[in-house]
Amino acid sequence: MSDLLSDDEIDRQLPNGWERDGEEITRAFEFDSYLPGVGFASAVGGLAEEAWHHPEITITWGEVEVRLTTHDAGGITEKDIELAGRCNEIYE
Ligand SMILES: C[C@H](O)[C@H](O)[C@H]1CNC2=NC(N)=NC(=O)C2=N1
Repeated sequence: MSDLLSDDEIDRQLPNGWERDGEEITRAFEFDSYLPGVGFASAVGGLAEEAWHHPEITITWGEVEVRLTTHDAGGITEKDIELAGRCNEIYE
């Protein structure tokens, strides 16, 4: 099981654009319309399956919110940080 990160480790390791929200990290990815967001969410789903680590994804018009926590550990771990970084890679 992954170890929980300390507050300092989380603050230092948060990827660009991500914020801490309690025991989760989150980022709202912006798009020009709805379907690009749907495509992005699908790609995040593929990353999640590859990592076997699954975010909460909320799709609205022009925005996809991704929220990550490690349920098995009850908080934020390296798995969350790593997947957040990979989400950034496919967005930028
Ligand atoms: C049973 C299955 O292996 C677990 O639920 C995996 C799958 N995906 C997961 N996703 C997330 N975000 N946290 C987990 O602890 C987790 N564990």
